Amino acid sequence: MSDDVRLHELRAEVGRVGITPLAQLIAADPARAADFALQVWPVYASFARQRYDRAALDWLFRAAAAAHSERRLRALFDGETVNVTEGRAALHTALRGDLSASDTARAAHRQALEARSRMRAVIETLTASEVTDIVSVGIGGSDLGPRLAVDALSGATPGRFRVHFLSNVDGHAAQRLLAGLDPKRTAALLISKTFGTQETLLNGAILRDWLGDASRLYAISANVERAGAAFGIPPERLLPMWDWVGGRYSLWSAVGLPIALAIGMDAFEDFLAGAAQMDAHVLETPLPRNLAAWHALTAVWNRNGLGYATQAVLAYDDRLKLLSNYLQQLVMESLGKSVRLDGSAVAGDTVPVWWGGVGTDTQHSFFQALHQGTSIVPADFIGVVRADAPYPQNHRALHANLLAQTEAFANGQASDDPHRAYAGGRPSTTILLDALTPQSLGALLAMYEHSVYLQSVFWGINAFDQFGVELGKQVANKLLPALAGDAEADDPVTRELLRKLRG
Ligand SMILES: O=P(O)(O)OC[C@H]1O[C@](O)(CO)[C@@H](O)[C@@H]1O
Repeated sequence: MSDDVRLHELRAEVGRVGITPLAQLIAADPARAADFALQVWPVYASFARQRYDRAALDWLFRAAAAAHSERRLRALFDGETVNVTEGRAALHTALRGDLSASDTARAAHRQALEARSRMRAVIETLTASEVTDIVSVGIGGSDLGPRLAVDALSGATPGRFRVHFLSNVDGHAAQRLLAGLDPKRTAALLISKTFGTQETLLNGAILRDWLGDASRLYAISANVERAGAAFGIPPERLLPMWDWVGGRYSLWSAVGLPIALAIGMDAFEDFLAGAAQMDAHVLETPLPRNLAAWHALTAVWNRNGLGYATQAVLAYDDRLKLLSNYLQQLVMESLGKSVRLDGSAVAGDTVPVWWGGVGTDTQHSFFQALHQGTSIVPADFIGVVRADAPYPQNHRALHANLLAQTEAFANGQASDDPHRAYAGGRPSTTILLDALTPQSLGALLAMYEHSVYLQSVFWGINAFDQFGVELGKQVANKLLPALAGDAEADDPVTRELLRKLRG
């Protein structure tokens, strides 16, 4: 079944069920409260408040099967060339497990194990040193994943190292960070897959000069030669990455060194094990009971069936406040495409705008619009069952708000006063982790990775390239001399703005 036929039939399914109010769908089939849910090891997900019924779900799973989703998953794990525009595999799964019998995947897994032993050696060296603080310099996939995992898993009191992140090229970020650190007790990790990223090169130079001692400078890159040459870093302080791992899928590699330094290598390997558990579920479970497939098809239903323009991720755990930042790159840099694998135009919309924040704060910022605005925004609500903070009354309040918001979004509330009426019908998925641990976070992030991939399969697009980020970089490099007054800009508006910036 081609993707345009899939989308045409999807719209017919929506025509059959899409206009039924969500509260009515639920009232007509109360068993869906239990049936539209999956428990996959530490991750529970309820789709019971999504605007589809059993027949629509059956159609969605059949459409995914017709798109050869299970075959495409096997291709991913086996290291086939799924990144067709760059002629590469996407073997982030090999970084955390060896579920594939293919030579390519097994070779990749061996390389990943070697890199992990290199990580352990670096951690042992730094642990035996006077270093107390680590500055991780990187951006995008070389920053967002490690930053999320360190924030989520570091616990209330820091471990052996305090880990800090520097991503933005704005010098204020470096100035404010370094003001509070001692160069004699700090080590820096320069993380860049290409080692050609302007922000990381400029910030790396600041750290090199500030440290004053290159012996505490490390680099993680798929281009270790360039890293070594650019900063005079010897091989023992260069850790590898590979072109068969996408940047936004790389936190499971030595890019995760900041995570391992913050929580310990054993906990980092638990993080990998959690992802590997989810991998096994996704690879081996038939689509109708497959969590990543169910999540992906719900996203397709909301995007292509119901036409929603955005998707929110609302983490009801303060330790997951960076989750939406991380998912924005994972989802939108993977699925923000408008041409199919063969270069022809897609048949319908692809990724909506993903955004989000942390509950309960967001209830006091944009929830008014979500409840009474004219745009319906489907949302993933993510909670954690076990509290690790000693304030049970706060945790009960947190859970009460999580449950209340998803119920109010779905059911709304009538009123004689139109200003106080809630339309309801706002769909949501509720995801609950048993506890926030390295394993459960690894499993959750792997689920999102596979949901992204299965959405790309449904749309027939490449989830693993990102040519759309190149133009901005090219224009910025052209404008650098103009900002120094050594050249002029071609564009008239840019020329006027340059005059302002040059003062
Ligand atoms: O790790 P690098 O090569 O510095 O790239 C950083 C980020 O920049 C991008 O290439 C573009 O945003 C991302 O895909 C990548 O994660």
